[in-house]
This record gives sequence, structure tokens and C-alpha cells, in this order.
Amino acid sequence: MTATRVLVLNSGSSSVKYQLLDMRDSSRLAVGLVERIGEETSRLVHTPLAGGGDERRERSGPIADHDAALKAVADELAHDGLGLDSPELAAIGHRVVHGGLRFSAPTVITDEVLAEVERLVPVAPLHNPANITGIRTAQALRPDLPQVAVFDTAFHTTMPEAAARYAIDVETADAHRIRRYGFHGTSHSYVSRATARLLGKDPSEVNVIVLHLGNGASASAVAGGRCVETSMGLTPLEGLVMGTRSGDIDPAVTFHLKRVAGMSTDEIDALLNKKSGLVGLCGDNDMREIRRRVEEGDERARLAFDIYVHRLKKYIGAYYAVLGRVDALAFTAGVGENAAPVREAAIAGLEGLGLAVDAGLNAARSGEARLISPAGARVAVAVVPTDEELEIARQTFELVK
Ligand SMILES: Nc1ncnc2c1ncn2[C@@H]1O[C@H](COP(=O)(O)OP(=O)(O)O)[C@@H](O)[C@H]1O
Ligand SMILES: CC(=O)OP(=O)(O)O
Ligand SMILES: [Mg+2]
Repeated sequence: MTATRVLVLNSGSSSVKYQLLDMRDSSRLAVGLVERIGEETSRLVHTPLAGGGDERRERSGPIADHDAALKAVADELAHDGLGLDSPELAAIGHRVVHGGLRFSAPTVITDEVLAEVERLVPVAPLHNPANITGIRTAQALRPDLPQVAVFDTAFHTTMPEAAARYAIDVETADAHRIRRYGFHGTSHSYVSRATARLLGKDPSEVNVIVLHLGNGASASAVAGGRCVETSMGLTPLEGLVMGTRSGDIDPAVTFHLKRVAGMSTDEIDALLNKKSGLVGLCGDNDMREIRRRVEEGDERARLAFDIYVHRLKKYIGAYYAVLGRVDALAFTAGVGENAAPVREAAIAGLEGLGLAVDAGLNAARSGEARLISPAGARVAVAVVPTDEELEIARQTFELVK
């Protein structure tokens, strides 16, 4: 029997998303999510899709860490006869957030690769540790199987030096590998290609601005299929306003917090990564809840929404200038795919740039890639669902088959 299945693990700071796929036709056999890992209220939602059934199963109760989460996922898969011991499993593909300068392509994980991912923990403190635990647990469960890392940073390695370098002392920057790496690359790559397809064009023919708006959020400018600029930097903290992260600030804010407010480096790190962004501005990081509060006339939620949208608009304008010619702008991820008011507000007033959304198309709901700009618009505005797991599975299978 040839092994054609790939298990994909997307381990976040407090969650694991997973999919089991059969790469003969890229069909999904099971999908699931473990969330609130480390809390009392952890939850595992597992949906087997093989054989036409879709009895979604849910388990609540504390799941202490990523190791326990992965073992629970393995149990759920085994329950459906899709266990990790299956000879049909060809590989396990892992999303790894920071790959530094070294990894610009999917990579089979060796001890040495894992050591490099470990070395990068300080520049992806919320993400790389979870990715490493996911890899170690998967290796323990199936030591014989190839484990593949697909890096968030890989797609951005084509950025020109003018975009990738910070304007700081070159010797210091080089000594500590301080530069802009960019993240969510698997999504930016997948969505920019899917957007070209939606326009009936080859990726090499189009310039696209991609707005990946999830809990973490980033923008990218993609010229003819290659990333030329992105909003995240050395770490996933730079750029857009996010669920719990500040995005761009004057770096002197950190000196000020240290010297004047007496905060430690770790406290400032936690403030900017976990207690800022939407949650810091209004106490909620879920855009659904923020919209509900805005509708009720809540002023703090309104201001948080306005700050979020203002930053987005600045990046749209900046990336328009970077690209010179824009064929399409694509919204993706949880907020980008679902929050019509965010899309409407981000594009409002940009008619001069050829950007507009049609209210009816914008309000419609669909799981498919679709245009929301009025017919005949100079720039296509699109909603394009991302699928990081499918892309990771493809890249993983390509490497091991
Ligand atoms: N129907 C919706 N309307 C507005 N926002 C939504 C909706 N559904 C999901 N979201 C937003 O999507 C976010 C999660 O996006 P997602 O891409 O799943 O994030 P991540 O992969 O970073 O966990 C949530 O914080 C929520 O604000
Ligand atoms: C890199 C990053 O921010 O990822 P996420 O959106 O999954 O937190
Ligand atoms: Mg995500």
C-alpha cells in the first residue's frame, strides 16, 4: 500500500488546528481544533469527514499543554480508524512560524533543523515553542515517519533588501540577524495565487495586496507571484493592529515604559504581545463581539474598530505605492473572510485609487473565493478563504512522496 495521507499540525500559542488529508485528491478525512490549551476550559472539536459522515465531536475540560493536546488529537483520530499508527500516513507536516534566514523552502525535520527552530524562539516567543512541542510529540508517536516543517517566513525571503532591512546600524543588525522576516507566508502565497485564479490570470501576471486578518494580522504586497513587502518584521509584532498585539509603535515607547514606568523587558513584551491591540483598546479581541458592541453604541469598541481600520487603510495606501500598479486586493482569515464592516470601512474613500466595494456583494456570505468590487472596477477587491493546512499538506507531500 502506498502511503498517501498527510497529517497537518498548526500549533498556535494556545491552540492546535489539525487536518488529515488524502493527497491523491487533497480530500480531508478529518479536521479539528484544540483551543484554550493550559486553561480549565480547554475544548477539542473533532470532525471526521471520511465516509460521508460528519458527526462533530466535542470534548471539554482541562488540557494542560500542547503535548497533552496532541495526544488527545491522536486519540480522536484513532477512534475513527484514522490513528497515527496507520501505514497510509506518509508524513506529518508542521506549520513553523519562524525559520529565520536559513529556511526558504519546506524542510524535513532533523535534530539540527529542530535546534535552529529552537534558536529562533526569542523572535517568535508565542509561536515557535508550540511548534517545537508539536514536532517532538509527533516524533515520539511516529519516530519512523518523516516530519516536515513549512515555514511562515519562507514566502517572504524574496523581499528586496530595501524592504527587509531596518534603518539601524548595519554591523549591529547583521551581528544579531535583525531584519524583517515577515510571517503568515503560507497564507499570503496561497491567497495571492487563488486571487490570480479568480481573475482568470496566472500569478506571474498580477500584482496583489493580501490582507490576512486573523488573531494575528499582516499585509503583503505580491508582485507577479513574489512577495516584495510585508507588514510583520523581526517578530510577528510589527504592522497591523491585531487581536492582542499592538502592531507598529514608536520603539521609544519601550524605553519610556522601562525608564519612566519602571516596567521590566518581560512585562513590556507581555504588554505589547498579549495586552495590546483590540483587547488592550476595548477588552475584547473577537471582532464579532466588537461589532456587537459598536452596534450598541459602545464608544471604546468604536474607537478600537476605528484604530484597527485606520492602520489597515494606511497599509493599503503604502502597498499601492510600493506596487505601482495593483490588480487585486484580497481579504482573508477569520476577520477578513467574515467581517463585512471591516472590509467596507477599510476601502471607504479609496475610489481615487480605483478601489471600491459593492455593498450587496460585500454583505453576501460564501465559503468560496469571490469578488466584492462593483462590475468594471479598476482594481478587483476579493474575499479569498485561506487554507494554510491544505498548502502545508501539499508542500509536505511534494517533499516526501
Ligand atoms: N463572523 C465573524 N465576524 C467577524 N469576525 C469574525 C467572524 N468569525 C471569526 N471572526 C474573527 O476571526 C478571528 C480568528 O481568525 P483566525 O483566522 O481563525 O485566527 P487565527 O488563525 O490567528 O487563530 C477571531 O478573533 C474573530 O475576531
Ligand atoms: C505569525 C502569527 O501571527 O500567527 P498567528 O496569526 O497564528 O498568531
Ligand atoms: Mg491563523
